[in-house]
Amino acid sequence: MAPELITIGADHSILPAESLIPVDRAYVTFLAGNGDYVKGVVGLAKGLRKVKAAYPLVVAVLPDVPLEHRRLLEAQGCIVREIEPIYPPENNCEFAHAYYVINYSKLRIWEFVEYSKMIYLDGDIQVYQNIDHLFDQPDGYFYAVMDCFCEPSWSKTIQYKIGYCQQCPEKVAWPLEAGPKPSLYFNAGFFVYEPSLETYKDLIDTLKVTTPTSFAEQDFLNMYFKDKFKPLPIDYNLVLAFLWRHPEKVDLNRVKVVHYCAAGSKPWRYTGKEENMDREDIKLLVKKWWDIYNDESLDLKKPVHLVQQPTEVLKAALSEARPVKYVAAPSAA
Ligand SMILES: O=c1ccn([C@@H]2O[C@H](COP(=O)(O)OP(=O)(O)O[C@H]3O[C@H](CO)[C@H](O)[C@H](O)[C@H]3O)[C@@H](O)[C@H]2O)c(=O)[nH]1
Ligand SMILES: O[C@H]1[C@H](O)[C@@H](O)[C@H](O)[C@@H](O)[C@H]1O
Repeated sequence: MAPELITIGADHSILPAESLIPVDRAYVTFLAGNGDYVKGVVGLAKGLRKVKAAYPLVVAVLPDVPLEHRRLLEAQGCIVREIEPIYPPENNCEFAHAYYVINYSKLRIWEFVEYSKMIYLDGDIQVYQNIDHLFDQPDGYFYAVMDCFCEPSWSKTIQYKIGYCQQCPEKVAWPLEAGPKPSLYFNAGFFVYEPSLETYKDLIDTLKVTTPTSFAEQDFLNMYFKDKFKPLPIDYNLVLAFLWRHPEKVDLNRVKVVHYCAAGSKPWRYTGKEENMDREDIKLLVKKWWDIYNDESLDLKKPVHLVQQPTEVLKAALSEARPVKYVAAPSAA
């Protein structure tokens, strides 16, 4: 039998017992095209490393992601997995942004069944505090953060037109004449889920008979998981519009995950000229993102792999470790 590969730290020390981590958990993001979103994913990989995330970052890439971008991500420790695109049924839907159509391909991540639980993050997200504990939430639910309907990207919805937002339902009550109050709605840039081929198949079967709507797979996932959705606090996916739409809800010191999704807020494209972008809090968050992206000490340092039998000391340490599905591994990404 081939000897086990034992991973030790870059400084040649054996990793402590608590670094024995489940191999069936991972973070996952999505990358399409040959544009600059790859910077977002590199930043995310480094951010996860900075907060000492225990699990790797898988990047689900569409076939149009160039080889050099894939190499760049692998050099940062990402696990690059090519996926085939998924398209919604033909129809004339006007998406909030035309490119949202590619986001249906995200559904492929339910096929990653070598993992029992994953945390999905958009490439324009940064993680500022460790969130590994979310993997320990009870199974069987879909964890995400409630969205806000106050931005112009929602302008075609009844919510926006009447000024109703689920983040402040006390301001404008849902009008009885508008029918039943809509279910809670999450932003699909961040969620905790369990890959499953059965769920994947059902998602695809359901997609085939579902008319696309303006927020593409986000609307679809909201419909599909409405009964399993468990809202997380906004600190786990600070959609930037919260800063000016619901400032009373934001405490930047507590925020663990920032989602640079507002128009003009992507750090690698930031000019400060777009609406709501010339704010001190946004500038600070953009700077925080760049500080991580530019920090060379966060680049992956390759761990050394020993191809030999474990020493007696190591055997003793391993025998105390949790037995199944656990291996020593470097930290995130
Ligand atoms: O050219 C692109 C465009 C998008 N993406 C990936 O797709 C994600 C979503 O795109 P945006 O970040 O531009 O979109 P928003 O944040 O405005 O999108 C929100 O609405 C979308 C509706 O499709 C998705 O649900 C998305 O997860 C949710 O945060 C990106 O983060 C990135 O991971 C790419 O890789 N390349
Ligand atoms: O601009 C963003 C984006 O369009 C997201 O898809 C939406 O969920 C957010 O609410 C919005 O602020």
